Amino acid sequence: MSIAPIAASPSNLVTATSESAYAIEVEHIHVRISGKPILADVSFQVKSGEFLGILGPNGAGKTTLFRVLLQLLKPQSGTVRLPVTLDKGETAIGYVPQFRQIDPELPMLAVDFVSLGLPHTIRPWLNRADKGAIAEALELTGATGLSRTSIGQLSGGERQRIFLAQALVRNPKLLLLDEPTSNLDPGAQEEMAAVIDRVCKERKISVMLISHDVNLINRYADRILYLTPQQYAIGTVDEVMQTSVLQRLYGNAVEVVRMDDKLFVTTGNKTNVHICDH
Ligand SMILES: Nc1ncnc2c1ncn2[C@@H]1O[C@H](COP(=O)(O)OP(=O)(O)OP(=O)(O)O)[C@@H](O)[C@H]1O
Repeated sequence: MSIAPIAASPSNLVTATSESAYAIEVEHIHVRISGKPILADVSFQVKSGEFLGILGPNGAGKTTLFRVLLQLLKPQSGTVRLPVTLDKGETAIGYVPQFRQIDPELPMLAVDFVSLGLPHTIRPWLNRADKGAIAEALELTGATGLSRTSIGQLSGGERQRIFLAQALVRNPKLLLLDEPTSNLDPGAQEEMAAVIDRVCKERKISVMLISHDVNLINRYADRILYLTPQQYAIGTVDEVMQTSVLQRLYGNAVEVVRMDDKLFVTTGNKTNVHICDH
């Protein structure tokens, strides 16, 4: 496990052609937004086929980190390396963003929504390879039966499968999923997490999943990255979810409690425990 190291290196995004044990390597990322430090010297690697859970309080910089990895935001310094080999039409990263409003009346079939993940959707037809990729992504997410339904008519859980299929359609090596289980009932959350876990294992796709549900992460993630403003820890759940570690990240007013095999992060004293939303 490591906790927020020091030092910095020049800003850069590097892609490599040789195979690597890693899907992504992040080194010494620093981000300030409007003068406010958000990420301070963040470094980690995600192995090929690894499931990395990302936890942390609101405003810690989790989505900001994804924006850096997606090159939507240039860090003040640091390097993001994607050491993966891509075939034609493939992409290194598939992304499911945190917020996506869909008009219930949108006249678009789920299968067409998935096709928007392809690179040349501007052309008015899909070739055989495109259709194969769409069918495969739908099958992988268990959503084949939803393909002819309008996207706006799907339930939250069904829609998340379609979003995931769209992110998978270009055969990414790394999936970035920003709270894909929020707004789902517990049963749908579990189903979605199980689908993601299966995709990760069957296809050896690395997953970085942001969630506020520590127990969901505990069930599926190989390791966790716990972010708080300007600090972080990375390691296995057992290594990171310890009172001593979270106290270093948050300050003193926090405790990790284990009850019936479940983890809770609490603040306040024991007579007035407040269970945080992560
Ligand atoms: N475009 C922006 N302009 C100003 N501040 C921003 C901008 N984007 C992010 N921030 C700030 O950066 C900090 C981190 O935001 P971010 O969305 O990354 O947090 P988060 O950990 O994903 O939070 P949440 O769990 O609530 O989704 C917040 O304080 C936020 O207000």
